[in-house]
Amino acid sequence: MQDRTLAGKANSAARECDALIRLDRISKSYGASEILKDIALHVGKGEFVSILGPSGSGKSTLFNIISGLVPADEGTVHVNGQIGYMQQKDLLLPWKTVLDNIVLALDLKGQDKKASRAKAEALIDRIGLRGYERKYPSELSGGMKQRASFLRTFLASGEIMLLDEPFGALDSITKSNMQTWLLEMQKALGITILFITHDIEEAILLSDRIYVLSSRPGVLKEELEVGFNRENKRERLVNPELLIMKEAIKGLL
Ligand SMILES: Nc1ncnc2c1ncn2[C@@H]1O[C@H](COP(=O)(O)OP(=O)(O)OP(=O)(O)O)[C@@H](O)[C@H]1O
Repeated sequence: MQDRTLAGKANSAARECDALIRLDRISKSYGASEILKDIALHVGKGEFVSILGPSGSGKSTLFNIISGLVPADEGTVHVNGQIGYMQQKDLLLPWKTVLDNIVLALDLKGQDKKASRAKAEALIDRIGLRGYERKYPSELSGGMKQRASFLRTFLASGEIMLLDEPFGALDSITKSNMQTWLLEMQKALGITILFITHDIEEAILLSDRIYVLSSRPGVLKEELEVGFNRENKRERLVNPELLIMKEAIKGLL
């Protein structure tokens, strides 16, 4: 565990040079409550990086800081590219069709409506929503809503996606299918993902690297390089070294 962590740090330091997101010494308090303290992290182009921490450890606050919604009290945020932020709730408007929801951000930016719809249509098959374009969010399953929300975020942003517990509300079978789907999407669309979860197994299954955040205040306790075949979830699930990593992370939280 220790060896892999150190090796991981060496590799990740090499990648830090071409990071798309880099945070340095970020701290944030709300009143007397210290929420985040001295957070430093980076995400390289094409990486899948997870922030794993218990409820209330400041994960969403960190995303709000990265996306510029909330200012940090101290520290610096460097983002090299366009960020899309998909929050925990799907935030689809119930009175708009799936397609209109997907292109909403582009419409709000004043982009050509026909071109925006053509862009969305071109990716509808890939996200598995063909046949549902004219339906309303209430007619979709939880997983479908998340896929529509994902495409909306992707079209509005492009290369860097912040995903805040996107599968937290899904049942375990749908969640597992969505995890496989997300890895396929990342590969197909060539995106960089920073992902929030409090599910240790999910972080191990999906990530190239994991930052473990403790609470009160949120400080980074460990950076772990997962370093196993990420394409093969089944292999990851039974890999004894990953089971050891899972236990070690439990000890950190
Ligand atoms: N605008 C705010 N004003 C005051 N306190 C806030 C504000 N936003 C967040 N907090 C507090 O900061 C702490 C961290 O919240 P945050 O939502 O970032 O945690 P989290 O790790 O994402 O939690 P969860 O996993 O439950 O979503 C919580 O105690 C929360 O009450």
